[in-house]
Amino acid sequence: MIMIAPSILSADFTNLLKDIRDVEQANVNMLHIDVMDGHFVPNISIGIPVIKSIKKITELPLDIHLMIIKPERYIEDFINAGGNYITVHAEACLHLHRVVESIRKMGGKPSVALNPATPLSVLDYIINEIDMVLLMTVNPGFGGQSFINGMEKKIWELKNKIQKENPRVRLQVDGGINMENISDVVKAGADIIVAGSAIFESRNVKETIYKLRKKAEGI
Ligand SMILES: O=C(CO)[C@H](O)[C@H](O)COP(=O)(O)O
Ligand SMILES: [Fe+2]
Repeated sequence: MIMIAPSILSADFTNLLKDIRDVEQANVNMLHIDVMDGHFVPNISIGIPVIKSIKKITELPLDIHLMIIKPERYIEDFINAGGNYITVHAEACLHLHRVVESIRKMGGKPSVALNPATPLSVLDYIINEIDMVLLMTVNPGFGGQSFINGMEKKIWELKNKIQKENPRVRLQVDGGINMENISDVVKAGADIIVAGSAIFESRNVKETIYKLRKKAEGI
């Protein structure tokens, strides 16, 4: 089954409750929350207080994408705030294995993100310890960017690696996914689709999610 994870980065922050109710009614599988520190990426987004508030109003699993340097400083806080999947960037961790281990110990589902130019080999000695890989298909930092050409090949290569080395790992893709390319990324092997602008900037959020799911499932 293909999972859909709306990225609230493109939601209306003055009307977040409404946007969350809309995506819940469209049966999405998790909420993707982008945390940016202005150092790892050239943008600042939202943090722990907002996640705590979201946790109080939804049962959806919270998928926390940490685009922050040295995420080990805040793992406990993000788990206590209600994070379920905790994704750290391989490029942002000096001791990736230790960070993943601490996410697991604290009760989170550890996940590792890779920037578009980062080779899949960084996963070689960590793939057995994680629940998900987040493959960036844009350079992280902003919503609404275009999917980078050639990333389908990387998705396909990652899918093969996962099947060989740890088939329990989920493959999440994030960045520039829309109605036009969702079936290609699913064909290449993606299991979890993050979409921000394609969902929240559309005229009808619920209808867009239904259509994305139909395309993803080839119906
Ligand atoms: O991590 C991200 C940006 O760094 C976002 O999750 C991603 O860009 C989603 O937005 P869109 O679907 O509009 O590209
Ligand atoms: Fe993200």
